[in-house]
Amino acid sequence: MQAISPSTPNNLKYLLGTRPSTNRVAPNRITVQCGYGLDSANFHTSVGSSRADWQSSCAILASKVVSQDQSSIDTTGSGANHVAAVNGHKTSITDLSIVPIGNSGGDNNRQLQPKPLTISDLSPSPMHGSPLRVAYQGAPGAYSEAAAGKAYPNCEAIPCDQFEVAFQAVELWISDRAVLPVENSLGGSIHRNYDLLLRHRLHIVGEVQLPVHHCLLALPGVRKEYLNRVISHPQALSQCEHTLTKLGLKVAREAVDDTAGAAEFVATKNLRDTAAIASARAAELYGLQVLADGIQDDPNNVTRFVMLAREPIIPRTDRPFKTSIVFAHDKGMSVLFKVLSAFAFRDISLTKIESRPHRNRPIRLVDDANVGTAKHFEYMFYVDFEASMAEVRAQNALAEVQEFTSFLRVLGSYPMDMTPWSPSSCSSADLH
Ligand SMILES: O=C(O)C(=O)C[C@]1(C(=O)O)C=C[C@@H](O)C=C1
Repeated sequence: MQAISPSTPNNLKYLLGTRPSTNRVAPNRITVQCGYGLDSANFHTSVGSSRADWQSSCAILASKVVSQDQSSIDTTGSGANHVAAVNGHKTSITDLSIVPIGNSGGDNNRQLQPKPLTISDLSPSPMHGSPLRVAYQGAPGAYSEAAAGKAYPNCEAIPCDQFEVAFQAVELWISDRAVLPVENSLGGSIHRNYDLLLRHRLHIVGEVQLPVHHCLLALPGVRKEYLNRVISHPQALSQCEHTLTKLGLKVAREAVDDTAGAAEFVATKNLRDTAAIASARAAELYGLQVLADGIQDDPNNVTRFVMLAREPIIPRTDRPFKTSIVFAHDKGMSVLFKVLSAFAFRDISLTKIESRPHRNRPIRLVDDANVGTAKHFEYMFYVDFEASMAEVRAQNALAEVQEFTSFLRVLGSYPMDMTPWSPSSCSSADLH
């Protein structure tokens, strides 16, 4: 089935959506067909693509309607609060037609009856012992898939073709969590995800930092002299910019949606003049050879990902927490200075500040009789600070921030990733 994605900058992603049935090609991604709303008729996930899978996914979508007014907080981090809804117990008569068909065979009448609740339905274990479903952007083998595995070991990672789709997968209960990149030590912020955090109502429930070790991948037998094009995610291209030049490659750089998708494209299109920048796992998955290993410009290349959920976690004080906020302020003198002072006075360290043009009020025109018309932007500010919302000093800081701002939202208060730093194993590119 074809993935038609309206925001596709070139036709590469369109082609990536047409997956020939070769065992090199990993499961199809969730795709979006018309900007908003998941394309339920077209979506295939790593869950499988059988009729029963499709029907159970529809049941999950239908159950959302029932479950929307339930507003319990997921303190376990398990996503258990929607178990009853996806189990079909609260479905209406019409919903029964899309209750998944069991594959045990035999007693068809029994399969059509709603299952009685058992004691295990009430246990808080995630999804009745099934793994947590975690949406990420990209194809299998993408760094985001590795980040999902680091954040939630043993999870079922669900590939999505756009960041927006990963947000929607969680909102529509197709997935329990999303794991999305927000910044990289070389390439900087992934602005698209900052904008999406604001547009969607999901909560940040955690963060993971992933060392990113890039490889130059090509079809078996291809030598670097044959190459005239390198394709990858724009972040990956920028993280390898100098090394590509140092390797003496006179190649055009072309941006595509994700690193693993680039590798898959080279493999499925049998491109002998094109290499992809992607992970060693992508090389294995798509049957490519590693032409050069460790081609990131800095061995300490790391990408920070955030985990998103429908419900916030309850902040605690027994371990280091980080809190992410976004705010806008009206006109006034030194407002940003005053806001930041609210943290400084309480010895709260900021780990990140990012400004993005305000989508709804992008440009203000000011008539100036002397000079003409002056234009300036209004901004949304994203700030991460090292404190938990359970701490009084953080609550007081935000109470003060609120006085100076016209808009303030806490995106999440969550445990900091304290994993000891382990740089990538190669310090410079090894050519093979
Ligand atoms: O393309 C991928 O593999 C991704 O997971 C995306 C992404 C990104 O958006 O920054 C993630 C980590 C690396 O920094 C490069 C690309």
